Amino acid sequence: AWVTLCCYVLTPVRIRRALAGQGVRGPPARLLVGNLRDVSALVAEATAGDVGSLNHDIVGRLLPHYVRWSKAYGKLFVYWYGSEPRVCVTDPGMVRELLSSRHAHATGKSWMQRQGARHFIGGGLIMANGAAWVHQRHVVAPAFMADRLKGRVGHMVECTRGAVRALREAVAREGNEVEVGKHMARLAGDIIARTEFDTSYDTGKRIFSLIEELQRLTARSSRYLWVPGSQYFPSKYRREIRRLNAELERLLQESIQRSREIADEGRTPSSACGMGLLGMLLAETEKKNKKKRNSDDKGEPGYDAQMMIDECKTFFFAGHETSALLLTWAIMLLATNPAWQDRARAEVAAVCGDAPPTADHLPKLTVLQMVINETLRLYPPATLLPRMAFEDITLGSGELRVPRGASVWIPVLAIHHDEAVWGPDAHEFRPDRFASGRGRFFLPFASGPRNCVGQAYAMVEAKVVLAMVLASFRFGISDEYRHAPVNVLTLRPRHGVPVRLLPLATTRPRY
Ligand code: HEM
Repeated sequence: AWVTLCCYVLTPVRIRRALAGQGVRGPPARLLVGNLRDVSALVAEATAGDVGSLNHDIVGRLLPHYVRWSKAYGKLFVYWYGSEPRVCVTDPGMVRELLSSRHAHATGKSWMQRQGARHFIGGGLIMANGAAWVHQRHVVAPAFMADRLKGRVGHMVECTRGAVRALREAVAREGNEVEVGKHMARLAGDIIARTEFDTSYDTGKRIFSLIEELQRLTARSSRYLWVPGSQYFPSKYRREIRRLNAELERLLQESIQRSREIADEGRTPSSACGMGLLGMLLAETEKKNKKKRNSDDKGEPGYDAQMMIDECKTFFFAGHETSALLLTWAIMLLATNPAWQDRARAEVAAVCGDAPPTADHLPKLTVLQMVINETLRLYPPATLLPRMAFEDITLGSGELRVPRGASVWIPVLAIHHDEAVWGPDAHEFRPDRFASGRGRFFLPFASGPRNCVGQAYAMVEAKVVLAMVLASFRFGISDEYRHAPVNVLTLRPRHGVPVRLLPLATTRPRY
C-alpha cells in the first residue's frame, strides 16, 4: 500500500512541485491517467488518413501532442503518461549532456518501459539498468567492433544475393509492382539470423513472427499499465502472451543448445557463431558456470540461462525491425528522387564494378552514405528517446533540475525536422546536406555510452544491401503507394512501399 501510494500520489506530487518551481509547465493532467487520453486522441486524429502528397513534414502527424504542447508551453514542457512525468527536452546542450557518460549511471529505462517490453526483450541490453547494463554492454560490444564487422560483409552479400533473386522472381511471376517492405524485413531477418545466430531466416522465421506477435499483444495489454496493480489483473491477452512466450523461449533454448553442441565439438572458431553474438554469449555463460563450479561466483552480474534467452530476444528484435525500416524508407526516397538514385547507382558502379561490395569498397560509397543519413534524418526508426532519472540530475549547467523519478523524453523526429537546426528545407530530401560529414544535431542511433550498439553493423548492412539493389534494379514509386507513416514502437509505412522494379539488363548476371 505504501509503495502504491508513493508511486501514484506522493512521487508525482513531489515531481510536479519541483518542475513547477522551475517554471516547467505542461497541459493539465488527470489523476492516474495523466495526459494519456489526450495523447491517444491527438495521435488517432492525426494518423486517421494518409498524408495525401509525398510530403516529408510528418512531425505534426506522428507527434501531434509535442507540436501542440511545445507551442503552448515552450520547447521544454512536461506531460504525464499515467503517473510517469515525461519532460520533453530538445535543447542540443541538454540532450548531449543527458546522453553523456556524466549521467549514464543515474539514468536508464523506466518501470513502465521495462514492463511494456517484458515479453519480447525481458532483461536484455535495451532494457537493462545499472551494473547489469554495464556488464551486458561489456560482453556484447566486442561482437560489433569494426574489425569483426569486416568478416560479416560476405554473409550480408550472400543473404542479399538471395533477396535480389527473390525480387527478380517476384517480377517474373507477378509483374514489376513489388511491395519492398516485406522483402526488406525478410532480408534484415536473414542477415541478423545468419551473422549473429548461425541460423537462417527460414529457421528463425517462427522466432521473428513470435516476437512480432508478442510485441503486438504486449502493446495491447500494456494500455492499462497506468492503473495501479493492473499487471496482476486477469486479461484476455495474458494467457496468449504466456503461451507464445513459452514457445519463443523453447525455440531459442533449442537454438542455443544446438550452437553449444557445435562449440563443444570444436567447430566454432571458423563458423559465424564463433565470431558472432551467440558465440560471445555462450563463452560468457561458460565463464559464469565455471566460476559456480569452482565456488568462485561472488554474485556479480552474469549470464544465466534466462539472461541468455532475453539477450537473444533483444537482438532478434533490435537487429531486425530497425534495419528493415531504414532499407524500406531509403528505397521509397530513392524511388521518388530518380536523380539521387542515378547518382548512387553510378557511384556503386564506379567503386564496385561488376562485383558485389567488399569491406574495402564500403568507405568509398560516400553518396550512398549521404542517402542513408538523410533517410535516417527524415524517417528515424526510433522517433523518441526516453531516459528516466534515478536520482536528481541537472542539465544545461544547472538550468534544469530533473527530479528523481521523472523521465526525460527526447523527440528525435522533431529535432531532425527542426528548421532552426536544419534550415528552411528541413522537410526536403537533400542528402548533400551531409556532404561535409556528420550533420548538425543528428541522433538516429542516440549518442553517448548508451547509444545503439549495432550502429556500425546497421550502416555496413544498409550499404551492402542498397548497393546490390541499386546495381540490380531501376525503381520508381508505384501509383498504389499511399504515404502514411505511423509510429508503432518504430516509424513504419502503414501500407508498405510498393515500387515498380525494372531489372537492369546486364550482359552477365551481376549477382
Ligand atoms: C537503422 C538501424 C538502427 C537504428 C536506427 C537503431 C537505433 C537505436 C537507438 C535510437 C537506440 C537507443 C535506444 C534507447 O536508448 O532508448 C538503440 C539501441 C540499441 N540497438 Fe539499435 N538501431 C539500429 C540497428 C540495430 C542493430 C542492427 C542492432 C543489433 C545488431 C541493434 C541493437 C541495439 C541494442 C542492443 C541497443 C541497446 C543498447 C544499450 O542500451 O546499451 N540496433 N538502437
